[in-house]
Amino acid sequence: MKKEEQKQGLWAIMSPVKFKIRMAMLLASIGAISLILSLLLLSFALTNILQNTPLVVFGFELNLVNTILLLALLTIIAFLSRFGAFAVSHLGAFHLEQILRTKLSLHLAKLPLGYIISNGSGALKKVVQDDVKTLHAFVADSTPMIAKSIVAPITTLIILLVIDYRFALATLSVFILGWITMAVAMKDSKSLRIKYEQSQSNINRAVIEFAQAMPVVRTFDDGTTSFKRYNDALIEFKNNLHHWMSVSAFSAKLGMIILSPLPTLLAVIITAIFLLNFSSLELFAFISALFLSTGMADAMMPLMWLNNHIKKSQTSALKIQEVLSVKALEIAKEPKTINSFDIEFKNVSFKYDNVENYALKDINFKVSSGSVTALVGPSGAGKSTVAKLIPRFWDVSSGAIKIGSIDIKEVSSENLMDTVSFVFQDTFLFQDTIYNNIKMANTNATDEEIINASKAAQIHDFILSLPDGYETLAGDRGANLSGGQKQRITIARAILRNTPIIVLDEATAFADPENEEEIVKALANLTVNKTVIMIAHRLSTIKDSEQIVVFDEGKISEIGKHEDLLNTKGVYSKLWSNYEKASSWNLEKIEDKKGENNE
Ligand SMILES: Nc1ncnc2c1ncn2[C@@H]1O[C@H](COP(=O)(O)OP(=O)(O)OP(=O)(O)O)[C@@H](O)[C@H]1O
Repeated sequence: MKKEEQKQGLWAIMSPVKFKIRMAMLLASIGAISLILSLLLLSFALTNILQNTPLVVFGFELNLVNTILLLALLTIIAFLSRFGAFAVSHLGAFHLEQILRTKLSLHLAKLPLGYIISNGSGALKKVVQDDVKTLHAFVADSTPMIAKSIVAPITTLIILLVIDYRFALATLSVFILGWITMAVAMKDSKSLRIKYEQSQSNINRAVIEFAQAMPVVRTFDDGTTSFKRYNDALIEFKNNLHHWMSVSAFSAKLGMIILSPLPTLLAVIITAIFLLNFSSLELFAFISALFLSTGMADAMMPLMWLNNHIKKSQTSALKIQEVLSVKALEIAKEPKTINSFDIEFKNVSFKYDNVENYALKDINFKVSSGSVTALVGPSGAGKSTVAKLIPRFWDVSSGAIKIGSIDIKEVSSENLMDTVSFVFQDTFLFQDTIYNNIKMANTNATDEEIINASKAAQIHDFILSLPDGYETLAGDRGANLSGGQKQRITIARAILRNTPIIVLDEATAFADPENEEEIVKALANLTVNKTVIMIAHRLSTIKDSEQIVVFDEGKISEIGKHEDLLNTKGVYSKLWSNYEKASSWNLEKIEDKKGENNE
């Protein structure tokens, strides 16, 4: 993205509060100007005290009391404007934060669920939380500071030019020298900052990986491989930070020294000595130069900090705009209502964003209401993608998916949710009681219905065995539930929801026979009298399905029943013979073990 576009991004995103930002900048400018005017008045007063002449400002003669009153007035204006700028900019910041968070939340709710899952809720949370917070800090603190950093040097320069251009030039030359030195310090700051930020996120990634991989680390690795990655990330971070500091530290320090009051004062005094000796010098010009000149360089000092803050805010603005620009799911203007439950994939092709190849090409099949269809195929063939298109995790790139002859894009999301349940392998439980975790599927459900659903999902007895029964907390910090138990809780949810269509990703992970038997029973109760589409991993469970759709490289290679597909000697018969081999291999191993034990 070009620099110009980035700037537009930052200012464009702040446009809902631009009036408040302008007000804050105006007040900060008034504050800066009042302060400069009070210093100018002091210069007038001091000159006249030293020269013992009456104080005349713009034709008005001021006595001591009036001078003090005017000084007090200017100081009060400066204080109130600064305070006002601070209050207005913070108000704007809170307002912008609220607007952006609401806008993002509403937009996220309309985005395809697939986008949320692919991007990870962590990354999206970072945009909603951290990037919005960065913009809050920018509006609250930086906008008045930017105004002050521009207005104060310009006003000072104009006043000095009017009073005595020679002092103006002396002050300006120190200012320019300091500015050039600072610019050198910041020359590569963008690329260096990007490197620094990258190495910082590498550390975060390495820490998360190290923590998540702990079970694998403890089993297979003595820590050297996984810890080495973390260690490498730390070394890279240290090197990048060191490089950044060493490249910019000298110029930055030099810049700070040049922009501190002393060099400017020195330049003013040298100019005064020069003028005394070789030209003419007015006392007022000298005193006002002494008072005003240091403020000019002083206003430059926050620019280094501001520069980094502006860049960081530009990046945050871009990230927010990126999320806001993701296309929301189309919502039907006049939604139709699904009232029969056969499913049809009609010439469906689908491509994931940012991926060149199509994940699915020309998919055509029908599922009649109340039947069971199994999706099989090698890994990466497209089974999960087909399943996820039915509840509109993503929309098809071309073609249509119809339920009861209605394109799913033409129904409301509520109607689709009431029609289709999706039972994942990766189950998610909220940090809440088991009772509420089940009830969320149907908030109107009675206690009896919840218990019946749990019984049908083969999880009721287990829940009762927990110390707090249904009130036991689930989720990461709650009860230690096994994968199979968690899955049965989500099956209870789906039973309670009671949708006519069930899309099922068959579990493979929970292979212990007791759990497996209970899950099979639970699934049988869930799917009775429903239209079922099931991604099958263990082919034995789908032998009796009404229909088996075989996928290969994003296309349908065969459709039929088990026996017919075996006879065609295609992909399915190969998968089946591999499956049988693997099963017999398991049996042989068990037999061998038995033999060894008997010997
Ligand atoms: N979120 C995604 N973004 C980009 N490409 C994806 C995404 N999910 C899957 N794919 C790609 O789409 C293709 C089909 O994947 P899909 O998960 O549907 O296959 P699958 O048959 O379900 O595989 P498996 O049995 O291993 O789960 C693969 O090439 C995969 O790499």
